[in-house]
Amino acid sequence: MSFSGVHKDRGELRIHESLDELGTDLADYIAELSEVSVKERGVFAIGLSGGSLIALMGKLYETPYNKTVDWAKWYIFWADERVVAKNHADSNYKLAKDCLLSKVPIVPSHVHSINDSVSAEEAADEYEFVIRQLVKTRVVSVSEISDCPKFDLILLGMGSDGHIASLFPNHPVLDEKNQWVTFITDSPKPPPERITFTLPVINSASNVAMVVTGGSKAEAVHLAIDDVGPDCPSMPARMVQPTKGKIVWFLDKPAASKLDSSH
Ligand SMILES: O=C(O)[C@H](O)[C@@H](O)[C@H](O)[C@H](O)COP(=O)(O)O
Repeated sequence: MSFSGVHKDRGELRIHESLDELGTDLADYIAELSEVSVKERGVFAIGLSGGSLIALMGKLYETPYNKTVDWAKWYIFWADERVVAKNHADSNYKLAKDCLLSKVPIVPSHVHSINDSVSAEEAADEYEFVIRQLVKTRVVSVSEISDCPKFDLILLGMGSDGHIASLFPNHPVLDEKNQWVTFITDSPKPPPERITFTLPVINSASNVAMVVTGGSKAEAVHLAIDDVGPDCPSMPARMVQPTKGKIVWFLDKPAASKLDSSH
């Protein structure tokens, strides 16, 4: 690792020499959180996103993790999903299934993907209902300070515009305070229809990992982490501030190249 440290209010920064090194650190981090959560709660509830993140999690299905992680205790959710058929190339479910879930012994009934045969609005409502049932039975824990679900881990990528999950800059859903899952039909990144966890849910998680790589994200990483003053543009990634939980930034050197050197 070329740098590891804690930013005074933006969480832990881990800057890696290579994607390979980042992948190993990410797999270690996820495996460790899974172990702690299974020990404490008997289950591990994890929220995935789409994009390059999933390939970067690839070491999890290799030795030793494929043999040491307690996969049967994992419950899988999506922090955001594109509203397309599950077998569509754009589906985040398909991406995770092809690259990870089909390669490890996850219990099929623990995989909670959206209903792909209804509208975005209905899919978001149904998904929230499913999560509410699992909060009742404590498969998903509950936040002590809000009534929100408290996922053990939410994994997020970030776009070069600073979006996370399907929460885009200046979009009204950034202000959603009541719903756990909402929908959009005007995503600037195709496809346009998506469902997404809202900020209160993301910020109620026990752990949030921000996995961001590549030089095209360097400016957004700078704006999301550094002290850039009051004129900072609307930056969803900057709004990720877990109330009680921990945030860790997994960056490669190109993505971290515009960070203030004081870190
Ligand atoms: O479904 C999606 O589009 C995502 O969940 C989205 O939030 C993604 O994580 C970022 O756009 C980063 O994607 P990349 O890492 O591929 O740039």
